[in-house]
Amino acid sequence: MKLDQALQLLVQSGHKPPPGAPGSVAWLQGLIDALCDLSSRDALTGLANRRSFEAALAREIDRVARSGEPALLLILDIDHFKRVNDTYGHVVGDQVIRIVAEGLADCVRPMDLPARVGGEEFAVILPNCPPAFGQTVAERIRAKIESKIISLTPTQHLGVTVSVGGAFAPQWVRSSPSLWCERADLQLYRAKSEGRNRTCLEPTPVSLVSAEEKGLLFGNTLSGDSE
Ligand SMILES: Nc1nc2c(ncn2[C@@H]2O[C@H](COP(=O)(O)OP(=O)(O)OP(=O)(O)O)[C@@H](O)[C@H]2O)c(=O)[nH]1
Repeated sequence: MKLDQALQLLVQSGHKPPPGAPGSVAWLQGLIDALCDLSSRDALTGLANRRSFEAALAREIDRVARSGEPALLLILDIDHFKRVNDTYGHVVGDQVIRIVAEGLADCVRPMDLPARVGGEEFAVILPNCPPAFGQTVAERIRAKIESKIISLTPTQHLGVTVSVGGAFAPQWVRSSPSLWCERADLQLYRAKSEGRNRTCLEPTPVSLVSAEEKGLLFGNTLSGDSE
């Protein structure tokens, strides 16, 4: 990509041009930083996109395995979102996605990473989140989004809800991003099937270790282990 095209891309996406004289080291560094920021964010909501979420998830798993600190992954999905699109159209659907993203970002600490990971699906990585606090934070997010009123016209208002699933990373154990996501997804599925607009977290902070995680921890020697 040519420099002037990169600059145009930044300005079109709402970034300020880099500081310093065009072509200077400071200007080029500013351009690179801004392009990196752009490539890590979801264009509709400004949250982290799937790529940066996956990178952060892998880093967090390493950190938990080294430090033993608890970390929670929440996955959120807007309830009956297809109905919103079908009833009000995609422009309103996009507006709803943006409002849910704002609600989510408002509820988490600066160290947490909220991301848009799919069309109407979001995730949050919460490092150093004590198990006793998990349900509270998930419930706070759910209630915040439920409380939002989206004004379509001065007389027409819309509310949406989310279902939330959550799982803690297994402490002191090397897991994988996909296994962690699967656990949180399973809980999201439970929240949907139990009626939506609710939060379901794995009942205990995971001390159970799956066969696949044992493989990651001990290598292939235990892969045939039936324990
Ligand atoms: N407006 C808009 N719609 C999207 C976007 N991405 C995905 N969708 C729509 O999101 C809807 C998701 O619908 P489903 O997966 O059936 O789920 P749902 O209607 O939310 O139902 P439950 O999840 O079971 O509560 C589909 O209609 C997609 O077209 C987007 O970026 N913008």
